[in-house]
Amino acid sequence: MITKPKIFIDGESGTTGLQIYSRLNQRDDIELVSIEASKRRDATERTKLINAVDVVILCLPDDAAREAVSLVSSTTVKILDASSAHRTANNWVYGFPELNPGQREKIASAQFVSNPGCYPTGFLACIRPLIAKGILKSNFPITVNAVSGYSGGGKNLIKQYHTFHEQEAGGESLYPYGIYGLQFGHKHVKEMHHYSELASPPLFVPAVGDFEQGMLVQVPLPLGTLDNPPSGEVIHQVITNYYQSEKFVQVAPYQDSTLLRDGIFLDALIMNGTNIVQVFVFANDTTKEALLVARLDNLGKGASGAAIQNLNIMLGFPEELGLL
Ligand SMILES: NC(=O)C1=CN([C@@H]2O[C@H](COP(=O)(O)OP(=O)(O)OC[C@H]3O[C@@H](n4cnc5c(N)ncnc54)[C@H](OP(=O)(O)O)[C@@H]3O)[C@@H](O)[C@H]2O)C=CC1
Ligand SMILES: CC(=O)N[C@@H](CCC(=O)OP(=O)(O)O)C(=O)O
Repeated sequence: MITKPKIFIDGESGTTGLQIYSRLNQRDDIELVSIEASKRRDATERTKLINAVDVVILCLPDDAAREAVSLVSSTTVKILDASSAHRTANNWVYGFPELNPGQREKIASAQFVSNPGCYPTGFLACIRPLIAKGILKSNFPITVNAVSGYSGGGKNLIKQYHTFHEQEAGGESLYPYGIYGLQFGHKHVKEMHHYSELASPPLFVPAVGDFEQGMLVQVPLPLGTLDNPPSGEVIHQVITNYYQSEKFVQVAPYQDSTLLRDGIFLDALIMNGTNIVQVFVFANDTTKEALLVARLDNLGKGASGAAIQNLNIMLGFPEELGLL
């Protein structure tokens, strides 16, 4: 009899945990191990489970994720952390297989893997090829604007929006669209800076909109500040080549207005339910402006989809299992 790898999702009842659970629950090539509901926060029970399975997926707030890692004594259990607690930590591998050549091999052999944040996934998908290939120097000043569906804020923000929708059916939304992170230093900036290999942290302004899932991450490039600015087509070609053999990072045709709703709007929701991050390049060579945009499902490639992809790599399974 073939032994199936045992997987324990710590935080199974949260937004990310539930999504991962429902994706894995349909598979017969793994065995899901659950904790009794009343013992979800019982350190003794969690320690037992954490050290008895093949992979633990942490879907907990950062402090609880750190605590869970402190309970690991087995040298064979693999840990995949969906929180932001270990994304730039030593001895952890960043779970973005498409980031650099060799990254998926690092994920495959690591004991500790950190799932990327949703905003950094979009940002890095856009910017990393240009830095890696020398199209932009690492000291180019970068800004990032992004909008997320409210599920990015977990159970609390979802509840606030849902309560409001119930009470005000048909009325004005609580927060139709709001920018935040206005003290700067959002928790994702550190991983954006670290893995882009930019000299300075990007200036990041996130926003949340009144839709449950979906995300756009925009990286404007004021190319007129460069002596010899690259054309939009060159930027597009470099990014296309970088991801040419990737399934889950897809570069849209250059300036294709048929991909815009009514030829005008780039819709944030189109990638929902997929594990794909789409990268767009828009540019005007005369005014020397370019805009990179990533479109993804914040709960897909931005969270649970990426977690399943990493889990497959960590187990030596085909990377796309359960994702296509
Ligand atoms: N929502 C998103 O888009 C994304 C979230 N993440 C990250 O995933 C992690 C979980 O987020 P999300 O699913 O949104 O959060 P939720 O608030 O929806 O869920 C958190 C889960 O953690 C459990 N939990 C909280 N504290 C403890 C504790 N001390 N011990 C054991 N369990 C605990 C909760 O249990 P209970 O149900 O009992 O309260 C709940 O199941 C976070 O680190 C978040 O930053 C990552 C990517 C995207
Ligand atoms: C809309 C919203 O509130 N989004 C969350 C990010 C969601 C996410 O990806 O968080 P992780 O770092 O855990 O991956 C925020 O800005 O804090």
